Amino acid sequence: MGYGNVAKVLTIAGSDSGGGAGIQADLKTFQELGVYGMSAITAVTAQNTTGVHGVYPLPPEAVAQQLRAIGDDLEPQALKTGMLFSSDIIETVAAQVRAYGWRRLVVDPVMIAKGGASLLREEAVAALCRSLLPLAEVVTPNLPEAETLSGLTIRTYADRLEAAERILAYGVKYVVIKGGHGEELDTSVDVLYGADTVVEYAAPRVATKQTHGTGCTFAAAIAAELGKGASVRDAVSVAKSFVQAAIEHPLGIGSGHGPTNHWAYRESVR
Ligand SMILES: Nc1ncnc2c1ncn2[C@@H]1O[C@H](COP(=O)(O)OP(=O)(O)O)[C@@H](O)[C@H]1O
Ligand SMILES: Cc1ncc(COP(=O)(O)OP(=O)(O)O)c(N)n1
Repeated sequence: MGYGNVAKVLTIAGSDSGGGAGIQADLKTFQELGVYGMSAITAVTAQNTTGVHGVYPLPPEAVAQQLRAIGDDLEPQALKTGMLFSSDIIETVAAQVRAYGWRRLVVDPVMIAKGGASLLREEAVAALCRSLLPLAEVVTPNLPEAETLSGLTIRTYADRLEAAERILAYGVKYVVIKGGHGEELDTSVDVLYGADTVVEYAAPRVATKQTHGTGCTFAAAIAAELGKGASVRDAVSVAKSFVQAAIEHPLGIGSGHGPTNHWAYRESVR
């Protein structure tokens, strides 16, 4: 069997030396969901399950050159962004996405790692909203990120809807507000909003601290499914099942917030 028609999917994100989040989580997810993974690295982090110990952004030109190398030879059917760090890197990425006409972009608006380290400068939020969200098909904020993007405090379900409407106004087609941070609930509910769409994806909340990289994994799974031609609704459904399996069957490695298990979904659908 040949693989000439395999979907090619690109991640533009930071490197996590510990392997649980960032580029490493994205490429593992792509492989598990049967797409060919490519990467453009925006920053190198020295990171493990105990936290982020160093952040080294790449020069914007290094990001641009990686994207041109991919764009000139390996057209992606879908792509996702993760840690982008600065407005310069965001503007560089947006310019290349426009230049190559890349569609099916998932923006994971990564801001702060679970341990509290900043992965996006405050000055970069405006560039994210102004330059990248209008190019995106889906944006996947967690609750604090949705608050930052919308300028609202989110307490109720109605607040989530209002925040989603404000985020959609930047020009993105769909927003998924993830519920992982709603720790008082016994389900973790992610809600997909579009112009005429509200869809809830609920799963039992797992009592674990091994959730490092859940957001990256979720967004990467959406991008993989979009790359194969899925609708946004179906892509989010697969991503929810993928991340749930990954959280329910942790690897048990590291002494802090351990990584999820990227093999678990494939093993569960066998
Ligand atoms: N303890 C948990 N149990 C079940 N699902 C979870 C848990 N924590 C996060 N998730 C899911 O993982 C994905 C990422 O969520 P979230 O933690 O909100 O994002 P981030 O990692 O960007 O902070 C979402 O699908 C969310 O519902
Ligand atoms: C390099 C890098 N990128 C993104 C993140 C954040 O990942 P996320 O999936 O939101 O997981 P936590 O950091 O919340 O565990 C990261 N840590 N590193």
